[in-house]
Amino acid sequence: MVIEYLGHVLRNEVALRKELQYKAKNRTAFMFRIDSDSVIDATCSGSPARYINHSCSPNCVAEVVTFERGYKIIISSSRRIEKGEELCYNYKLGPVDSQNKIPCLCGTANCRKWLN
Ligand SMILES: C[S@@+](CC[C@H](N)C(=O)[O-])C[C@H]1O[C@@H](n2cnc3c(N)ncnc32)[C@H](O)[C@@H]1O
Repeated sequence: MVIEYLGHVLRNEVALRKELQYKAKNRTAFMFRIDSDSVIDATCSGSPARYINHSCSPNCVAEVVTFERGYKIIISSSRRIEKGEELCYNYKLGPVDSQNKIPCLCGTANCRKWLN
């Protein structure tokens, strides 16, 4: 394990409301989807894991594990990581309409060009 992605577990409706509030305050929202019903909101009280970027050739993997009737998001290494190397994992975001697509800047040889 490298680090845990910490934050508050929110149901979709609450997460959507929070996201709009953050946007209105010009604040970047840091959220990790647990499943189709809930997300972890790391915007106000997250760990440094919230700053980990996406890569199409990642050195880490993010896994949702059930823990004492709740969830934990565990970031683990998927290969040897050299000193100074940036941590990254595959966000595995679902497809969105063309207006909301985010170009991927991971720069790896097999980059899929989009995050979502
Ligand atoms: C969890 S944040 C990661 C930390 C963020 N880079 C920062 O500086 O706060 C996720 C956001 O970072 C950006 N991002 C992460 N990985 C990226 C990538 N490979 N290419 C382009 N943007 C990326 C996207 O805007 C994404 O929505």
